[in-house]
Amino acid sequence: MMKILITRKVPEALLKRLYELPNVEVIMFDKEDEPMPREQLLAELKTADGVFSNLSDKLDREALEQAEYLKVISTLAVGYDNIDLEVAREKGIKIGHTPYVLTEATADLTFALLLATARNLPQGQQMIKNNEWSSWSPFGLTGKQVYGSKIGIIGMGRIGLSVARRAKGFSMDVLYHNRSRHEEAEKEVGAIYCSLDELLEQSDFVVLLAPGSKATYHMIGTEQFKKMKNTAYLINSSRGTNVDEKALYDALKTGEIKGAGLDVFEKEPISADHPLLELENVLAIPHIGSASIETRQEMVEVTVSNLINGLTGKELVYEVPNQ
Ligand SMILES: NC(=O)C1=CN([C@@H]2O[C@H](COP(=O)(O)OP(=O)(O)OC[C@H]3O[C@@H](n4cnc5c(N)ncnc54)[C@H](OP(=O)(O)O)[C@@H]3O)[C@@H](O)[C@H]2O)C=CC1
Ligand SMILES: O=CC(=O)O
Repeated sequence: MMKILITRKVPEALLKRLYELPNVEVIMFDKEDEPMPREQLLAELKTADGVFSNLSDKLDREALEQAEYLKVISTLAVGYDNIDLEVAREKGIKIGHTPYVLTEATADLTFALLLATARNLPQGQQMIKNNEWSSWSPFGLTGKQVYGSKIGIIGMGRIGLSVARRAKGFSMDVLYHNRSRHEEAEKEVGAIYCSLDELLEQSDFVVLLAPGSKATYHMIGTEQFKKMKNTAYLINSSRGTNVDEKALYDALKTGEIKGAGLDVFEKEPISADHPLLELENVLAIPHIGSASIETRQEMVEVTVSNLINGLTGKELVYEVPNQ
């Protein structure tokens, strides 16, 4: 008998292929809106052969070392910074993730965040709800014009390129920074490769789409905010840990940068009394980059396939690259 652990409630209709596997016991956590408590996760992992995981499970050394039978971790996400890859490799545990299927939904959300931040949409809604809209005003709630401006994408990968395509539709100049050149982006949307400093100095919108990792931890901090234009915006839909939030707060408070649109935070969920949320020039949303119904369904499909393939000794549909 094999045991599959699903650490968050997912509609059973989408899991049919798992329930139909012979000699398999499926244990699913019964809550959709909260993570499986750590103690329970550790206890269940001890006897699990496969885990259908998600971003809020910390699959660190402590969790994985005692997972004696674990053959595959299949995570409902493209990012895998919550998983200790080194231990997984040591123990021969395969890791599956969900790239491609979430690219367009996340690019849509990133661009929506950019537009809403630049054009003060939350402030407009609040004004109406507070009954404070007295009349049309020549310069009331004016924001930065997106059309024709300059976007700088840090992390020109799958989602980065999809954001760049949207930016082209708005006649934006596209700069980007990666560790390596992305020739397809250069050819297709005329993206210009820059050093990080050049990108920060020139962009009207700095958009973060690099993965969370040791290399990207706090890659945007005090020094980087100083390099940005005072009129520029930071849009982060990658990982909260890529930005030093204390430095971001100071940069927003002192006018070093104009505003920020954030889908991700150093600690999630961000607490309602976090200083960043007191600032007028911050638009914060709760990590919903890939949250369209269609995309989440496809992500579950891929997560199930990765899990089944891992348990039956086949190649995963999308295996996390060897880092
Ligand atoms: N908000 C949300 O809900 C979602 C967030 N995400 C986040 O978006 C990230 C990107 O996803 P996706 O586009 O599919 O991933 P990709 O791997 O396709 O793209 C990531 C890009 O980041 C670049 N990169 C990696 N490390 C660095 C570094 N140290 N400095 C600069 N650039 C770097 C890579 O280029 P190179 O290797 O050349 O440096 C690569 O082009 C995910 O890892 C995840 O964290 C994804 C989906 C939803
Ligand atoms: O943040 C979401 C992901 O898929 O990674």
